[in-house]
Amino acid sequence: MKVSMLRSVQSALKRTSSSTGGHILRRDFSSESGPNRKVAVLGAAGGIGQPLALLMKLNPLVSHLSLYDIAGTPGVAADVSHINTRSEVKGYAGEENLAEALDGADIVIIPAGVPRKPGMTRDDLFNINAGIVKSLCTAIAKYCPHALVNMISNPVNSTVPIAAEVFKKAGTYDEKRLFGVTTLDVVRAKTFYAGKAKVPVAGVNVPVVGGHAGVTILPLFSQATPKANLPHEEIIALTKRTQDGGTEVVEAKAGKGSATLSMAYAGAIFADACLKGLNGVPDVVECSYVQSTITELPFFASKVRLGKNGVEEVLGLGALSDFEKEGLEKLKPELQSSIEKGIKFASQS
Ligand SMILES: NC(=O)c1ccc[n+]([C@@H]2O[C@H](COP(=O)([O-])OP(=O)(O)OC[C@H]3O[C@@H](n4cnc5c(N)ncnc54)[C@H](O)[C@@H]3O)[C@@H](O)[C@H]2O)c1
Ligand SMILES: O=C(O)C[C@H](O)C(=O)O
Repeated sequence: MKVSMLRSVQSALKRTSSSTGGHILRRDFSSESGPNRKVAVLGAAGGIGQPLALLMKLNPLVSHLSLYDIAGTPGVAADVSHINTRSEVKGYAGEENLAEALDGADIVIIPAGVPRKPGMTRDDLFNINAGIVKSLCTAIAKYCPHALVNMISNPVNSTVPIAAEVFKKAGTYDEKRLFGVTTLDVVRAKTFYAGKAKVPVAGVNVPVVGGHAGVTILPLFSQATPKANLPHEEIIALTKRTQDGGTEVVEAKAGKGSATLSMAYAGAIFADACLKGLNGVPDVVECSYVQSTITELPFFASKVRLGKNGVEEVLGLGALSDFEKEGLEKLKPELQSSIEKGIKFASQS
């Protein structure tokens, strides 16, 4: 990629603010300051993994980029390693190389596993992905127990509780270091809201809470900024579109997988926020599915303040509209049962 092209990607990314108003990749691509940070991507040869590897290679906060998959990673690593940015890239293929891939990682991003086809729910992926996540988390507990884990593999509502149980069994669990990546829901809510409200998307913020599947995805448009006073029917439609955003992509791809490019973008935003938190940047806030006490559910997505040890503070829900209060009560049984399913799987297998 030419420098001029890199600069135009950079300025496009600069225009997109996170919920904190910070910017992904807002630094100069050639900047090499900051502490060494190793980021490992597990599932790096996949539909999400490849563009995510590219975006992490563009992030100057990363000094070492470790790309792991069961196959195909040497090619992906050779490809992105030619990009003239800070990080040194290594590709690892096959389980025998997983230890080295993880060794010393500060952040492990997991998009490993199968995606949906039309007609499937995320929970239909459980049987395959639960085992993949369990074995990868067993290795994380062994080789980089202090890493921040960014879980992308679906069903996130269950894979995060699985990871927690694996880490508990290994004696390495730290609830501050485990995150379900729900950033794509926020990215979608911002995009859809900006379209309806007819405001520039770069200045939009919308918290999304709950979980990451269907009705468990609860965008809080009553807290969206800038305020737009949209009619209630439009809020209902926006909520439904955000909840069905993944399905919209699955259907459009017609059997060729689910969201990959927008997910890579969302994953890169969330990893960037984690890196900034680790590096001591103040007031970094993103929504994420984490261990939580803000409702009666043990895991819940809400705004989270990130810091040097991962989660610094799980922020409350704030004032909800009656429609959102109703949505919150509706999502609880499904989210509770997905959490229990994950815990049961991890404790029995
Ligand atoms: N959290 C979210 O918002 C979100 C968004 C989109 C997709 N997803 C999920 O992300 C996952 C990946 O989606 P994708 O489109 O990239 O799928 P994909 O099939 O294109 O890629 C998955 C990759 O995982 C690899 N893999 C499988 N088992 C592995 C293992 N044991 N160790 C390492 N790598 C392994 C595969 O070889 C493949 O390269 C799916 O479960 C999907 O549902 C989540
Ligand atoms: O919908 C899916 O299966 C993938 C992902 O969870 C998404 O929200 O796009």
